[in-house]
Amino acid sequence: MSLRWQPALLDPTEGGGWAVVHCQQGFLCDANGVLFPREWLKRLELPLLSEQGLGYFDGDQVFLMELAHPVEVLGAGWQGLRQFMMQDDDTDRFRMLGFAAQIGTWANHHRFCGSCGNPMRQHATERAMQCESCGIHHYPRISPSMIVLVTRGDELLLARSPRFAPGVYSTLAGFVEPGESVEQCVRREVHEEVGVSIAEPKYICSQGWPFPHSLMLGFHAEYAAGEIVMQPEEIEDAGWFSIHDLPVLPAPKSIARYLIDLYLARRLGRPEPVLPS
Ligand SMILES: NC(=O)C1=CN([C@@H]2O[C@H](COP(=O)(O)OP(=O)(O)OC[C@H]3O[C@@H](n4cnc5c(N)ncnc54)[C@H](O)[C@@H]3O)[C@@H](O)[C@H]2O)C=CC1
Ligand SMILES: [Mg+2]
Ligand SMILES: [Zn+2]
Repeated sequence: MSLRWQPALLDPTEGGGWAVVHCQQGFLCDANGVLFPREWLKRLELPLLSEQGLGYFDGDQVFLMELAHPVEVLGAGWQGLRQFMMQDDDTDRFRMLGFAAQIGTWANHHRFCGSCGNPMRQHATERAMQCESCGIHHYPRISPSMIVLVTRGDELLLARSPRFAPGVYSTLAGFVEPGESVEQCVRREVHEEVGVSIAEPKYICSQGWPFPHSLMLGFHAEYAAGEIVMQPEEIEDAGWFSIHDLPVLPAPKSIARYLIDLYLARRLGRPEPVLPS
């Protein structure tokens, strides 16, 4: 595994280094990319909400400037995280930006204590926000989510959410609820979204997914019983697709696509794909 990007806790009160600039709309970028000299950025008087030390890219210190709203910077523009994922062959840069987006959103959402309402500040030795008054800690939010490919021999159960790009069908996904195991979540979500029951789900692998803060836990599961009944709102269309006649599939770097490609490879005796890390 490449080590170009290494997360680390850096002290944002120290000067120097590079910075990425993030707000809800994405990252600031120009012809040189997303890393800007930090001291130069400081002279722009940006609407700063939070400054965080992120880690090292190619051995250089990288900080994050989280802004309240996008601003115009001469020669630069704003680009969303998904676009970086689509266009980046540089997976290290995408990993850095995914991390930065999650830290920036978390820092933005934890400026004040949810318990007593007083300001929060960065903890000196941990990646945490701490309340100045009651001392409560908040760590970056990660939401465990399951994703599962349900199969029946040469058929795949794929579905469309109204949020998907036109024509795309994918595996089923959903957030783990408090108190349930991931396996229970797989059974519950499959039943809620398409109404079928499955045999014991088999864990395959995981993927950090910064849209907005999911940890995807990927499974394969064989169909057991039931007819497809779609969940209104969540599922726009669902069906069984032959492995020889598939619809438009999700983006190649997603675990959804990996779970499909892996099943096809095993079924058709082809070399197994590799999930980008
Ligand atoms: N990497 C990949 O290949 C894929 C990743 N995903 C991700 O999986 C996650 C879950 O998939 P969905 O089908 O959207 O989830 P879902 O089936 O649980 O339903 C989404 C709904 O859950 C609610 N929700 C939002 N955030 C939540 C949270 N943190 N905890 C509990 N409920 C929440 C909202 O009402 C939202 O509309 C999403 O983050 C999505 O981006 C989904 C498909 C492919
Ligand atoms: Mg879902
Ligand atoms: Zn407090």
